[in-house]
Amino acid sequence: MSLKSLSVRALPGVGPQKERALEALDIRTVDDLLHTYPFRYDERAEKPFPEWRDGDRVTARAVLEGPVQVRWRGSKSIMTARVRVDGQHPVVCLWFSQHYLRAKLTDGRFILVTGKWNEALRRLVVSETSLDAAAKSPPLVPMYRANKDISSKTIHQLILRALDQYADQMAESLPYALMRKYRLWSHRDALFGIHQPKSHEDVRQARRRLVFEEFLLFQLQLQWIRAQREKPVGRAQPVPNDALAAFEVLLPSPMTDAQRRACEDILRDLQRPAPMTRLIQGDVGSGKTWVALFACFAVHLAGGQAVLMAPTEILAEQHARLARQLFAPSGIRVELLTGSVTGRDRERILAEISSGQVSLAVGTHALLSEGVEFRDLALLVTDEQHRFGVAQRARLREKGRAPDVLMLSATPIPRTLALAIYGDMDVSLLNELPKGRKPIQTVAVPSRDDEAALRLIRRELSRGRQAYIVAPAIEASEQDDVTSATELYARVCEYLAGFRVDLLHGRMPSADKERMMRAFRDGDIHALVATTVIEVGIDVPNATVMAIYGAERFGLAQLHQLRGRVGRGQHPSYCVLIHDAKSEAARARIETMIHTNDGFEIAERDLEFRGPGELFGLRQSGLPDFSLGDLARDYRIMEVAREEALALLGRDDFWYAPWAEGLREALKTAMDKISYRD
Ligand SMILES: Nc1ncnc2c1ncn2[C@@H]1O[C@H](COP(=O)(O)OP(=O)(O)OP(=O)(O)O)[C@@H](O)[C@H]1O
Repeated sequence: MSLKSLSVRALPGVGPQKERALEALDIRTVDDLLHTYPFRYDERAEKPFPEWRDGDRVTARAVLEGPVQVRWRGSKSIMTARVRVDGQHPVVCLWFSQHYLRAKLTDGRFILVTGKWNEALRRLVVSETSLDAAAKSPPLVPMYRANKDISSKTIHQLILRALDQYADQMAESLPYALMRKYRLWSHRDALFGIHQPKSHEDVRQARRRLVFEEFLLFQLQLQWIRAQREKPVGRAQPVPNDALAAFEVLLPSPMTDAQRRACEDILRDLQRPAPMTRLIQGDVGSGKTWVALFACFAVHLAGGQAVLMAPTEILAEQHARLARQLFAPSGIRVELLTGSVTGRDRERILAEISSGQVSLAVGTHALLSEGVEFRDLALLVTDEQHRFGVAQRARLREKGRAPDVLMLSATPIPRTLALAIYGDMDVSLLNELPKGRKPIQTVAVPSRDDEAALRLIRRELSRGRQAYIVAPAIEASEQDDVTSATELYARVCEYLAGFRVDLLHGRMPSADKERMMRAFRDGDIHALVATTVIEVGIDVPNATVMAIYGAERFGLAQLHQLRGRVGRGQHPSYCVLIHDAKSEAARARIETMIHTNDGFEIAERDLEFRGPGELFGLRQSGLPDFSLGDLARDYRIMEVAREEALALLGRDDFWYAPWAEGLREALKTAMDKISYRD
């Protein structure tokens, strides 16, 4: 049986409870487990006593001197013992709630302890105890995303068990020639290296191999689909030359020059026989939707149908509403098709799509489902293309005869990266905001002065405006994000008494989230406290404050995306960064936010700041989601993967030779796997 279909239940020690806890972390199979990567490593090298500094986490060999003492505080125990470290330095060890160790901690016994050093009290608060005197502490302990039902340590143990039991069944996906060329570790060695490293070099080599594989698969998909499009199966669409002028008549205000240029690019692409693959890269609020709707309008004039796909229902609704408004005078039929459109309505819409009465279908991935047939699908627009895998797009493409494709990117991407990821794709830039926008004022306040932010929010709410309040991003090893958001929510409610405040967090069912976002959009909620699930792309012009708690924990691109949710109407808007920035880098990020509103500049700075290790594990929005690869750090690997993918696809024998079997298998799995994030 393949590890991909082998449930985690196959592992000794995993019962229904652990299975559920793992499932909440998206770990279902042994293969998922083995490919769950640590987000950080804790150093556990033994350190000589003279090098210990107050607050350090240290690992040491010690001998117990005298019996342990146990005291109780309610149901919690506190155990203390005198020990001698490295055979000479007297230290007091303290264990919280670990009294089960008591019987084993006998006078004169050697132990290996890890804990936090308190210099003033000469006390070590012990978190880990090994009773095996000969034990060598692993130098690096991997830390995994965990939750309250399962700890990082348990996950690690399960992974080691899985490695032990199934290492020999792990298939190698990279051809030997590639492994030799780039001196890459085998898949098996890389998994051992990442989960049980003996040194930093092990981690580096293991990561390099796994990132290479991840990127190569990504590039193979991308290039393969691109190769498909280059076969001359496209068609020139008979769009009249004055389509743009006709569209502008429908708009409430003039287009920006950048929007107009992008529309002209699209018009030219549509009229050419080769299928269009164009990316619209725009700063937040630059008006990508109008450009997308122009493309739909043009296709309609040429007699074809268009699809506009959004990652969530609420964004789909937003687009459908705008499209209906703009197109009302022209009689273009717009229909919304999402998962919640069911029964008769759905049947009617499906029939009208297949008969061609509907010119523009706006929706979510429901548009990909079986049963949706078009009479003549000529254009596919995907909003935030990174959220849809390449495979999904290919699937929709199959519904038409090589339709033209337009993608909207939510975040500006620096040139170097865009080249590595998108290569020769055509790009139109929207580097200009609509006229009349007031710049967003960004200010930073230290956490202890957050009342200043709350005062500003109260003032804006009493003027009839609305506010977003973002709770800090929480690292998995700390307390969970729901708790922190709930605490913040309580504080905000107290301060904003009399206004309607609500809490939105990532663990809510998506239907509830959408309902709440809708209520906010309709003005029924005045202030929304949220973890970062606030939708990229949401457009509520009446919202004028974006307050971000724990701003030092967010990456620049994310901060800019969040800030872009305000400043979308005629009222002056504010972004308040509430922070505890200690490191130089965190302070520099906040300064950058204060000094510029230009997304392209911010994207470039983001690359500079994100040196190795910095923000490791924090996901950036606006870029494809990789499980291990980090585009800022690893873009050279992406470049190499790109070249190799092109070379592989250029060989006929790639499709049948035994040397490429592993890759073909992996590619097939990747293409079949559809991962929606909403
Ligand atoms: N030329 C324009 N003049 C005035 N308003 C415009 C213009 N273009 C777009 N708008 C309006 O600006 C707002 C933002 O547009 P849109 O939602 O398309 O932004 P976006 O580029 O998708 O940004 P984001 O990625 O931040 O969501 C909308 O309310 C839209 O109606």
